[in-house]
Amino acid sequence: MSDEAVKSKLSPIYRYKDLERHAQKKLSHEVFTYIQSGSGHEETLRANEEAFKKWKLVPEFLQDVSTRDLSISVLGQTYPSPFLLAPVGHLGAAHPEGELAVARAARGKQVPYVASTVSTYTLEEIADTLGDTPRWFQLYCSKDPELTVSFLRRAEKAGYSAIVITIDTPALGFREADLTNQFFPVREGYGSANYFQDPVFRNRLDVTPEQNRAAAIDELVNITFQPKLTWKDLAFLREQTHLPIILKGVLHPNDAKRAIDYGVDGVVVSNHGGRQLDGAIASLDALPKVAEAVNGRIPILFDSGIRRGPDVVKAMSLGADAVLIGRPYVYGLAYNGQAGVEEVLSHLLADIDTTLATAGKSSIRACQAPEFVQHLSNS
Ligand SMILES: Cc1cc2nc3c(=O)[nH]c(=O)nc-3n(C[C@H](O)[C@H](O)[C@H](O)COP(=O)(O)O)c2cc1C
Ligand SMILES: O=C(O)C(=O)c1ccccc1
Repeated sequence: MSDEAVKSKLSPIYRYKDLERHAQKKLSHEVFTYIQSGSGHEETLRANEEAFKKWKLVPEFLQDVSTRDLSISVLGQTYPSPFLLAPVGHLGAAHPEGELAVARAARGKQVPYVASTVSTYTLEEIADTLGDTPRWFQLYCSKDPELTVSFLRRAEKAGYSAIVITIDTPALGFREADLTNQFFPVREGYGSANYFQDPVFRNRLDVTPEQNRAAAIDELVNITFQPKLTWKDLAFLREQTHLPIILKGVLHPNDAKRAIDYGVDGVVVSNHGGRQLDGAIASLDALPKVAEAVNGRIPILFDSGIRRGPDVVKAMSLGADAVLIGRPYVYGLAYNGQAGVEEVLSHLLADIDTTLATAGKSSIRACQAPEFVQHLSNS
């Protein structure tokens, strides 16, 4: 049987656990663990999913839900899907076509894509593959401000329409599983494309990455994260680009207020999928207070723990304007490349659509209502 015939025989996957299992079968133990695991004791990883169970939806019926609108508006743009693809690095470890397979799937479904700094393909290659699909660029501010500015210029040129600065990663989380396996995707070179192609990065090296790959990787590992970064640097970054800046990793309402003070255009309430500070508050539990602090002044995005349609709707009713998904699409990629990502996206879109119908809502925007959710402790 040809590869195509085998692919067409795969039965559809609806359950998240099945998706995870199918991905696991395709990956080495180290790579699967890197994707699936969280930091430390994985308290936050578990809390992210558990938090959704503490909120219950309260539907209202007889509303004419014969047509349903899943589109959202963020930063003056309308997107047909209420979720975006979260920035996930090193996707070449999950599938040889990595981010390009994801980009093709995103293009087919018109789901916006947030490309990671530490991608296996360059931001330019991803942009070319995306065509006119909306895209944002996630930036890790490195120790070299010139390199950071170079990434900004490249992202602007390649048609990215917002910069997502990840603030929860002054250092990588203490990931016990990866430490046990001695698996570090940066060391494996899966996140080097944007750096190795960059003139500023290349200038820092004595010899080119092609001549001495190990030395180039060492330099990359050295400079990827900047633990000295503060709000003052944000003022500098703000001056460097006209693109909207979104801070990813906000959990404390004070950070949301500071973000507004520093002219930031949006925030992502996120704990990096439970991969950074273990013991951190579940992302969904942090959302209501951040929403109160922001009070509609800038858009709020949300991620960490979204697995199915009702999760999207719960986050929106608690104050999110849009959400991001991480692991679900990465598992789709691992299990069946572009087609696997397409399957995950189709099923999530269908689930959201059905969630609207069965909740008596004709649009995702109508879900942005606090009375639509109730916390178990108040019931
Ligand atoms: C394998 C993996 C790699 C990730 N790489 C990045 C990254 O490069 N930049 C970033 O800001 N977030 C990164 N994240 C975090 C995601 O953007 C997102 O916050 C998280 O996956 C959301 O949680 P979920 O996986 O429960 O949906 C990564 C997550 C995973 C699972
Ligand atoms: O795995 C991650 O979550 C991640 O964001 C990352 C980024 C750079 C290097 C290693 C991991």
